Amino acid sequence: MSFQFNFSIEEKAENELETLGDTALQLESAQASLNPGGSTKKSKEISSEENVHKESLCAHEATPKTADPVANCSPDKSQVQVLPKKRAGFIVAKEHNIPEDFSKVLENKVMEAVQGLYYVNISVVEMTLSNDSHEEDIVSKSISSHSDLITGIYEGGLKIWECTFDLMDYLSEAEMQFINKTVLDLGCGAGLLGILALKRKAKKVHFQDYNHTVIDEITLPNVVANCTDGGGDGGISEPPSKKHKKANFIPALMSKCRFFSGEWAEFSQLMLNGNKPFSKYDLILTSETIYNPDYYSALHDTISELLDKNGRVYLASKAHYFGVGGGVHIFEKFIEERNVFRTRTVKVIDEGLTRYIIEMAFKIS
Ligand SMILES: C[S@@+](CC[C@H](N)C(=O)[O-])C[C@H]1O[C@@H](n2cnc3c(N)ncnc32)[C@H](O)[C@@H]1O
Repeated sequence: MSFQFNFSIEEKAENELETLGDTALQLESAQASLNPGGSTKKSKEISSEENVHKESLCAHEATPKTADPVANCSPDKSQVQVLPKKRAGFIVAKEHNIPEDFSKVLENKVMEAVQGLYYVNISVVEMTLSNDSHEEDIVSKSISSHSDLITGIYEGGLKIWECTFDLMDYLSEAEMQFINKTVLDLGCGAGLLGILALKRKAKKVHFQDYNHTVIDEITLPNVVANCTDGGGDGGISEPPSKKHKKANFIPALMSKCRFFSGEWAEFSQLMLNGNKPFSKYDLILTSETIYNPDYYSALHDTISELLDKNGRVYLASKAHYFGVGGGVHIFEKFIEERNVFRTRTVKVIDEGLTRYIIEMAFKIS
């Protein structure tokens, strides 16, 4: 099922949209490669930091579950990229205001549906944003570098990555209780995990992504599209339309949400030292966020600062991220060395490249 809002861009776009199938994820191939630094002027500008080394990344974005991860991961010379050893840390955290007129958020968006949830069609966002000289400009940078991750600049949130669906499945199978819980969708991208929590009656849901473009163009529209009347857990709800903008929306659901962009350490500082009261999270849901070991320290500290002492983290990840070097085992080793959290594997998805769901809790709890 797909539907669109005030969509009036080029004919080409319309033609392409006609090819989109019902309720199927129509995102591009599951390949992702890191920023190709070195050889072009543009990429040299991006890879302003040293320690450049050659590697490739294989991380799957949202694909139908039948996609063969091994095939998608097969070594391909064109995927060999120069990876800048650049740390995230340049993006200051900020809270995004929720617009009063929700329909504006959905303007020019085309929605698809998967597993009972709506999400914006990324190809259309790319078409509408790629020619804009947008402040962050991650869409055109991502397109021009053929890359779903540009370290320190764009961290992949425009796409839905496949472990999101693993974690959604796990939360359903485990009958995870969200009622009265405060939930953080950390590194949210499309925000489907947070939306699931919201629809299952979480008390509050916060969404965090590195890039503010992702929050404005992807996360917020997705949350709005899923927050209509009857938008409980009873399957997919009627999508909002412009004429319904004030009457049919449930601002109550939106008022449970807050949206943040910025780097993790900055984000936790904003939450802890900001001027709004903050209660620690009962649940932190996070998918495909441990691909880069350079970020582990910030990720670990953010979780330890923001998680309630009895809280739980559910983290979904591939066993290994080729090229970037992160993955479940190296992350667990890091966690063990820090000696703050205990981890437990709660689900293994053994399809080609193995994927895991890990539960984390404070050792002292
Ligand atoms: C590969 S994307 C995954 C998006 C989404 N969770 C999914 O599964 O579709 C990784 C996400 O982690 C977040 N992220 C990665 N490194 C980060 C950092 N150092 N600081 C803040 N956010 C970061 C980005 O927001 C990005 O959306």
